[in-house]
Amino acid sequence: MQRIQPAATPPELLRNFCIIAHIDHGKSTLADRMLQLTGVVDSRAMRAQYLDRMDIERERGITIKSQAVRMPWALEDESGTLTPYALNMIDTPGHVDFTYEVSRSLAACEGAVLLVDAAQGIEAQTLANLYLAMENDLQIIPVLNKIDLPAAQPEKYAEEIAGLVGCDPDDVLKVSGKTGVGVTELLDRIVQRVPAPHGDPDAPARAMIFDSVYDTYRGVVTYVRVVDGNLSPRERIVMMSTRAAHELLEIGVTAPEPVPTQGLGVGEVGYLITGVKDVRQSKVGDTVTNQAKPASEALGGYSDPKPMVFSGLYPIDGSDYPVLRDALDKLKLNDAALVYEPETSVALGFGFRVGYLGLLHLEIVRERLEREFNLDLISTAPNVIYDVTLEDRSVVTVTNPSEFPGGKIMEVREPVVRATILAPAEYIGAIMELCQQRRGDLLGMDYLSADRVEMRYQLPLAEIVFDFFDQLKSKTRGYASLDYDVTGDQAADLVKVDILLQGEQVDAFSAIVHKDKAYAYGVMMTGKLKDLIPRQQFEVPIQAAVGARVIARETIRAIRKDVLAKCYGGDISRKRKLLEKQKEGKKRMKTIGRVDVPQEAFIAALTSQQTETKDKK
Ligand SMILES: Nc1nc2c(ncn2[C@@H]2O[C@H](COP(=O)(O)OP(=O)(O)OP(=O)(O)O)[C@@H](O)[C@H]2O)c(=O)[nH]1
Repeated sequence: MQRIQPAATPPELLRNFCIIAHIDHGKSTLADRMLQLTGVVDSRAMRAQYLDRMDIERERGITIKSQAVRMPWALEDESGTLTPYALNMIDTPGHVDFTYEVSRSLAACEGAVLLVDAAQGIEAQTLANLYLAMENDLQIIPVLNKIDLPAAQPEKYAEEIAGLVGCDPDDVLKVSGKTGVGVTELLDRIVQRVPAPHGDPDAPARAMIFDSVYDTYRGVVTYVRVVDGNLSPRERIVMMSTRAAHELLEIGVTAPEPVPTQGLGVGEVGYLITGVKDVRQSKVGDTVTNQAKPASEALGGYSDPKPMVFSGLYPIDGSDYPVLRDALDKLKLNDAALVYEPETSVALGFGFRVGYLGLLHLEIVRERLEREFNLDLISTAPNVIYDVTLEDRSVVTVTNPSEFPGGKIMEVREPVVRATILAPAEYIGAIMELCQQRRGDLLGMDYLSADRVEMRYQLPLAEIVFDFFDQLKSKTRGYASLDYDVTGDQAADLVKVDILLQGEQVDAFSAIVHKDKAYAYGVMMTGKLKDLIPRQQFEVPIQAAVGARVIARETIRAIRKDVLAKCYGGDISRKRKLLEKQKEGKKRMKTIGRVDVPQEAFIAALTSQQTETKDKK
């Protein structure tokens, strides 16, 4: 093994691969070890999880943005000659919210290392990503990781993996990203098994964008995989989905710091800088071609990111609104999936309705806004998109419960997902019960081994965006894993529940729920608000209503001023008179008064609702 300089490499000496794994199965640790063994990062410069650049990623130990790194690796053949190869490792995000990004990263590779924790076995995301890799015709290299763990059961899980990918259990490599055991063999195997990229070097250039990242100093850095032809610095390139042309200011490879090159040829993976300032001008999945000699057909697989979950975002301090607006504008440069528009709420003031790919995306955006822009934010309960058909057959798309139309409704449609749940067989009953409560339909069930099952369900997205994952985890003692894909929509019996405070609707608490769950939601919210809103001089009714029908009610009792305090002794009629007078006063308060609810109460009610959705991992 020796270090080679990154330069244009002929396709036969290139190997493009990615690592697919369930969260926490050790992908980043293994990637770090590979960087070290190939000499790309020396031990001193090594910091844990080198590739996860965002602070939030490192803290949470999850990978959000994919990156590509080029590593030299030389292999000795039978005659003893060393051939230097260049390995491009493309890091893929592991979470369900980012499936589209995963699929584009996979499309940039010829091979995939299927990494499975030797103490856990295959999990739902392992399967989901494996299927994606198979769809992309990638060569799969099965690997068991963490074999240093005392709890590791490499033999058992090697069988499980072999059964899944159709290989011999002996073919499953056993490594430890932590100690480095087996990683050299893995690098050798990547060179031996992963096919070299194919492409036409003389055809017009076609490169697929698999990631684009905003950099404060350099503008958007676009990561591409060249399929045909080549790209060189200073030429003009065209984004095929928008036909926008840009000058290629810099082109190079990441090793792991950016190194400019004289161009990128067939099969190569690298970065482009064009000076554009917004990732939307450089979209993941799009094809880059040459302006002078454009390709006639774009590479397949491009689609626009579609937000699935919406929630209101408000600054806790109303005067921060302009800061929030600027912060969202900045974040948008780095996040093509983020959409938002201004909205106002009676309870929370001025804010934005923001669309996200999923709950993790929501939390990441919120955390980045709070951390990078020093904002204190409150987000309202997340909801999905509904299509509401009215009596006149017109369709209203609802992304905010307060937009839910009143009056006669013909049909409400909600998005549904196909969920895959993997768990030990003993929890089948508990999982079925949970999915049934969440309006799920069992689509199928298979045993992966004698004691582990894969269950497939169709479930409404709205039922899982809340606390489904946490419930699943707690009902299976943490053993179940979940993956889902939005597959379509279905008609459902949905209603809007409003929360009224002294007869006035509090928009932030309105929710669209299934008819059978409206009552439970009403009781929960009214109960919670009763505890959170301080007592006033007058009585405050809190009601939950569907249309004009009240379905739950709580009352915050008035503070009873002790009017008798100064009345020592005296006769009973005097006391009664004082009490009567007090009652009169209270009546007046009730009619004229507006409830004085501290904003903290709203915030507390909304956040306690959301704690359930936290830590979705
Ligand atoms: N004992 C042992 N622990 C490991 C090994 N590899 C990783 N770990 C630990 O497993 C945990 C998860 O490792 P990561 O590398 O962050 O996992 P990941 O798959 O990249 O996680 P995501 O980025 O969230 O997908 C960390 O606490 C690691 O220290 C290993 O080979 N042996």
